[in-house]
Amino acid sequence: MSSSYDTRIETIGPSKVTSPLPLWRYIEDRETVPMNLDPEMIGEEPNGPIPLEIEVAGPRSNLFFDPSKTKCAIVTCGGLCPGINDVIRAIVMEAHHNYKVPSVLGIRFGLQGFIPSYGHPVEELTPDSVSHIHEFGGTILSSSRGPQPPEDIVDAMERMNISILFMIGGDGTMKAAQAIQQEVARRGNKMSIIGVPKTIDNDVHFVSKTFGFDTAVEKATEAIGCAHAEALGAPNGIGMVKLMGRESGFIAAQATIALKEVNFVLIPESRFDLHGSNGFLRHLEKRLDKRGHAVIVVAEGAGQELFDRKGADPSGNIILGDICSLLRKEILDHFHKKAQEITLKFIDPSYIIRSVPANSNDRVYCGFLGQHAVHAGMAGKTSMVVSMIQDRYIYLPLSLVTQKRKTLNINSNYWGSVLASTGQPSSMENPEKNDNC
Ligand SMILES: Nc1ncnc2c1ncn2[C@@H]1O[C@H](COP(=O)(O)OP(=O)(O)OP(=O)(O)O)[C@@H](O)[C@H]1O
Ligand SMILES: O=P(O)(O)OC[C@H]1O[C@](O)(CO)[C@@H](O)[C@@H]1O
Ligand SMILES: [Mg+2]
Repeated sequence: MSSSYDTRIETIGPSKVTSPLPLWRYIEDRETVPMNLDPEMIGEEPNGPIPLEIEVAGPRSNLFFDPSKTKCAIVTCGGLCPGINDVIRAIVMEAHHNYKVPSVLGIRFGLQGFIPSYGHPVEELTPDSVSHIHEFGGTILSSSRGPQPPEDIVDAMERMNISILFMIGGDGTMKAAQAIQQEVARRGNKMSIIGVPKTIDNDVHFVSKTFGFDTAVEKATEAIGCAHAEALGAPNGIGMVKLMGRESGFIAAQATIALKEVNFVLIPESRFDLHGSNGFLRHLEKRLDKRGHAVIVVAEGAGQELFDRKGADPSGNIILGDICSLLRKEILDHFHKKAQEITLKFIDPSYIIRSVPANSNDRVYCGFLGQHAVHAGMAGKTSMVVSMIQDRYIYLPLSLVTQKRKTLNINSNYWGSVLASTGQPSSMENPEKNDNC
């Protein structure tokens, strides 16, 4: 099987320490599983299945690190996401109970926690201190955005004598992990950097589904159900829901398919015109004429071509134009000019869908991700992430997941199913650009 992707996982050195785990089926080091990946699921062009040999996650019989002398650390970066606490808990429990490592440190407030001038004290995480944290949303360690010098981070790791760093975060965090790993390698340090991809946007390249996404979609459907009830509750009622999704419309698309009550879903990957014969407002008008109500789901990053660029957040993420305010104004103006009575109700559940505790599916997922992250670190693997693809827990190199951000392919069967569910046209762009009034 040949592929243009290098899936080999880096190791720090030979594994000479016998694992203390009893009664496990150990995974042979470098045991791989052949996979034919669906390109749509991992953000690649749909040019047929991608054949890959991927390293299977799980406990190794030989370890690089001697557990009795190993200190681990966990850091959480970027936006919140359901299930972060579950991953933290799983790492701490696995490291303490099964490997009997003496110390797992919690780095507070993302990468800032490594930099002494911020004054965020590190926290010793123990089975007792984390036993109930999965009941809460958010991250007990807190998070932050903004770059910190990899040199300073590795200095801090040296001072604290950290052997394994678990980094829980999104696409930005995985890039930060790579930068830290490069600094570790430059110094010739024996330290392992393990990423656990997290983000409700589900935009991590090569990862079919990040943890927390399932919960976020479930919560989003509650808001859409309410918008539908509101839309039905008035003549020409329109319910509009704003969902997160900066550059990738996965939450909006998945919640749309899940609920089937949505008539328009607007995502960053699919441009649209507001006015004109094929513009969004014209199609909304037709929908109201036909059915007397409409539900619109908007990913926050949709329609950004309608705004001037507004700068970036501390991590370099583009600050988005407020698409829902613009849509509300345009919809009200449009029907006012036509002297048509409408009622528009707007629901913004953005932070609610990402700050809730994880649902059962995500809990199971997070538990395994945490355990497999520890197995990888103890075996001396590095510069990698743990994930699940096609129901198998696997390890992937950081270099693969940081290549680009995953976006929804609008030429895919998946997007076709979303459109079939809403009934909206496949394009709401005018054939002639001057037909936009
Ligand atoms: N290219 C990069 N190189 C080094 N560090 C980076 C890079 N991009 C982002 N980071 C750092 O990683 C951390 C998290 O990044 P960011 O705020 O973009 O969130 P994220 O991990 O993408 O999560 P989410 O998208 O879910 O909010 C920040 O501290 C940021 O400065
Ligand atoms: O307001 P914050 O916390 O910076 O984060 C908002 C962003 O974070 C995300 O939830 C990703 O984690 C995006 O969907 C959203 O744009
Ligand atoms: Mg991100």
